[in-house]
Amino acid sequence: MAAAERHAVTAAGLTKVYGSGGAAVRALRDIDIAFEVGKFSAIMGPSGSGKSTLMHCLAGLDSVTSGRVWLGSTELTQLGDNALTRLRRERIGFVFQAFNLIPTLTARQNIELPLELAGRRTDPEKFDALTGILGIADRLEHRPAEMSGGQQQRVAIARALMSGPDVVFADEPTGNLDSRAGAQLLDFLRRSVRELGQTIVMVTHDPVAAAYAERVVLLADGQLAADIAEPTSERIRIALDRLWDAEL
Ligand SMILES: Nc1ncnc2c1ncn2[C@@H]1O[C@H](COP(=O)(O)OP(=O)(O)OP(=O)(O)O)[C@@H](O)[C@H]1O
Repeated sequence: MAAAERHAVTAAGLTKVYGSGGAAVRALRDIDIAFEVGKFSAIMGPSGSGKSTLMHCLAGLDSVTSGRVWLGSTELTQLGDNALTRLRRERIGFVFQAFNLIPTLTARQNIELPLELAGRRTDPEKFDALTGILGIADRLEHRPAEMSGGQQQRVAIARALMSGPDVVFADEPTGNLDSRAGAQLLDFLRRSVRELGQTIVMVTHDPVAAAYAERVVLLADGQLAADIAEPTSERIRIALDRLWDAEL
């Protein structure tokens, strides 16, 4: 499979095996998948189906056992450690369940850190627009401990989006939030796709969260089990139920 530019992330024959011999776990089995530019996609599946492993392999955070992964037209699986670190820093944004903010830095400093590490300057207009949309403009001089969980997560999102990465990978981004803060955050992710053309790939357990995406892929036992266009929480629940029935 050739990596087309309209795809932000592409994997071909992606296989990941942890351990060896009798203890080997095949976490991903020969996965072919591509995520389109400017689209909000979600990855779902039962616990242990390989969601996090897939995200980590696509983001160059984990090595693959076999197969190939591209970010745009750059093949990740060909890169050495230093080039991979640089690519992650410059072209990928991350939002994790644990917000991973640096406690000694203010919100502003946390948001600016990735750009600073990449030797780039912050675009003040973009900074103001992002922090305004996210409702954290009046929290910028606070440290993480002085903010609510929802505010910390919005700082983490601003940090991930500030550099205009080719793709944002979000792993259970609403996992630590109440339903109202979670809904606000998902709404913002959706707006950043529609209004800024951001590409987002999100791992989630929650059908309601996944329904904010424009596409949901389901994993089961390390393989693609379903691909849902225009997902609703109802459609996702039905597909998940089918998966459970097939596994029983
Ligand atoms: N570092 C590791 N060493 C050995 N096995 C691992 C490792 N990481 C994951 N696995 C195994 O690989 C499989 C897929 O795990 P993964 O964490 O990707 O699933 P998941 O769908 O994200 O699960 P969850 O929803 O519970 O987070 C599981 O069987 C898991 O036990």
